[in-house]
Amino acid sequence: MTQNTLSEVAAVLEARKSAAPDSSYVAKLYHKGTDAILKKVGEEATEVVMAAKDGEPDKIVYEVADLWFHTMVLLAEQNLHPDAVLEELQRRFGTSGLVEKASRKND
Ligand SMILES: N=c1c2ncn([C@@H]3O[C@H](COP(=O)(O)OP(=O)(O)OP(=O)(O)O)[C@@H](O)[C@H]3O)c2ncn1[C@@H]1O[C@H](COP(=O)(O)O)[C@@H](O)[C@H]1O
Repeated sequence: MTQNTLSEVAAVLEARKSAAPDSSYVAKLYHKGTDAILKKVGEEATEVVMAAKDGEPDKIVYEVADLWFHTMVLLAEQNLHPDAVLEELQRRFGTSGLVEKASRKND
């Protein structure tokens, strides 16, 4: 998922805020409220754990996509953009930091 993909998903999630509750999955989730979104994030995280325990790569990818998607719904509901998360990751690691960490791992 590139930064563009994240921005495209974020734009759709933002648009769903003004949609009728019954018109779509995300609109319905917003209507149910923050606790319902948090519950989905928790459920999807558990599904990632179960997929990893099963050791099925395709299932792990599928479930992580569900988890990322629902964390993006949460960000949107909290009026946050995924760029804020990418900036935080960049702040922590930076490009050179990532290279340095990768080479240290191989020592
Ligand atoms: N990327 C997604 C996406 N990923 C996951 N999901 C939904 O997340 C849910 C995953 O939850 P579960 O695995 O627990 O399945 P479930 O039992 O059906 O879930 P619940 O209905 O019980 O919550 C499923 O209903 C999936 O359809 C998504 N729903 C929508 N999108 C995209 O988001 C955009 C907006 O979606 P709509 O609001 O539906 O238009 C569109 O571009 C969609 O393609």
